[in-house]
Amino acid sequence: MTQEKWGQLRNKLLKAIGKNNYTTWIEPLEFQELQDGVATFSVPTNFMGNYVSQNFADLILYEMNTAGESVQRLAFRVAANSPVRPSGEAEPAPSVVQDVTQPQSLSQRAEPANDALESLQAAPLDARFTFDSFVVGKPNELAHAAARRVSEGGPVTFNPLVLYGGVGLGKTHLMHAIAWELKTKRPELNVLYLSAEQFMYRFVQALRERRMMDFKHLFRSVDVLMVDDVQFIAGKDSTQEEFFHTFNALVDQNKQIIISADRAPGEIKDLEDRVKSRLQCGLVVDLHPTDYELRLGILQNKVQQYSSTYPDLTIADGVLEFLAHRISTNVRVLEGALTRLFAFASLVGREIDMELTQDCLADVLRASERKITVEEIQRKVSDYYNIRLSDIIGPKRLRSYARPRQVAMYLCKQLTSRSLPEIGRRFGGRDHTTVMHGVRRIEELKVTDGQIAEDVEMLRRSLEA
Ligand SMILES: Nc1ncnc2c1ncn2[C@@H]1O[C@H](COP(=O)(O)OP(=O)(O)OP(=O)(O)O)[C@@H](O)[C@H]1O
Repeated sequence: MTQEKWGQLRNKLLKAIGKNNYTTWIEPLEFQELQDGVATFSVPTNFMGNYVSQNFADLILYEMNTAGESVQRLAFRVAANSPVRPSGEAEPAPSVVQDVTQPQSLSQRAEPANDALESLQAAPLDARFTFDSFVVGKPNELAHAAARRVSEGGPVTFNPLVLYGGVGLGKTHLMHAIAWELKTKRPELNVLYLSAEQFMYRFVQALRERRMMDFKHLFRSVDVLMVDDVQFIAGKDSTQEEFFHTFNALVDQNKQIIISADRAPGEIKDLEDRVKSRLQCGLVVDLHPTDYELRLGILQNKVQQYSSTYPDLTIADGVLEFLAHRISTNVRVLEGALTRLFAFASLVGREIDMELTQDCLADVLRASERKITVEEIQRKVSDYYNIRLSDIIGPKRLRSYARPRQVAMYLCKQLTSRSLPEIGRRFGGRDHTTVMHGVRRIEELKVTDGQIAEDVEMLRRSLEA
């Protein structure tokens, strides 16, 4: 990175954090070098390095990476070259806490409070997880609206905000988005984002190093505390207890708390009742599983982001719809599939069409095949034709039952891996030849009878949705 580029970045930082903060904290930084993903700055004092590291590192990293520089972390050196622990690096594995690049001798250590402050540096925020890149749809609109509200940093109206939902539905994304927004709009607030696992790890570390006072003081001095994946502390008694006290202390001070979990607080096994009830005191919103429209929106959004990296690649009509239809597990899998498609297509220099998609994603598509059951088909078909389930399975030969029964048999053959005898058994113990006859009849009718073709298609779609 050149000095000139740093100059441009500084202007962006000025806009983001306001003149006062800028003059006090950013202007005195002198950019020295960018090497192996570490951007080094010289700072007048240790304290200043610590402060910038604690409060602005994420923003600086974000701006640098957005400007095309590949920077993983920042390092600050005072003029005499005594290092300050850099920040922004990926959270170390639970067994490692010290900065791995700049070990400090005892004599170089900052005074205890500052030292503890550094070790409280939370996980870096993911620059991609902003509100701009979050696609809103029916399943997540409430969670999104609540997150937006909290991100304004106004008076605390619901405390805590609990976001819960299954794997890969955007909880972490929304939490980071809140943190980014707060950092930009309310840079004076001390926002701390960390996973429940990190909370536990820091707690254990404080116990080990006999620095519980520091720990308590620091956790109680944040303005906004965000704890991701809180279910992790279930069953860990002393961590839960400390979490409970931290929680109470912050709520008493009217400080905002934001929590995520993989299920509703009341359903987290081995989470103490008093913690559960605290979590339930605020606003609890869930992220529902994605629907087709949301998945398609997310894919379209991603394609747009990719278009600058892969300007020559094109996607044939229907591919995104196909993916949104077929990969309904979670957004992470959906994104991974698209990333793989783009990488593969750019390697072979071809358009992303259906054939390439099927080839490249055969395993993902197989794995995400939803298992449709015979019972489900029977239920859907009886609802569709407005007859009773027992009429589909039972012995009556009336045409008004026999035709839906054949449709159901046909769908069972198409959409499940059941054999003809197995299907027959589930249709009131019928013979496999009866099933075969039914399947063939519907195959013929699909060609000659538009109504039947439409019925089958509608049913297939609703079963696969
Ligand atoms: N509505 C959305 N718009 C755009 N991207 C999304 C959306 N929902 C999820 N994603 C993306 O899906 C991926 C997984 O999301 P995230 O990590 O937030 O999930 P999570 O709910 O925290 O899951 P986990 O329980 O596994 O931690 C991320 O890359 C995220 O950006």
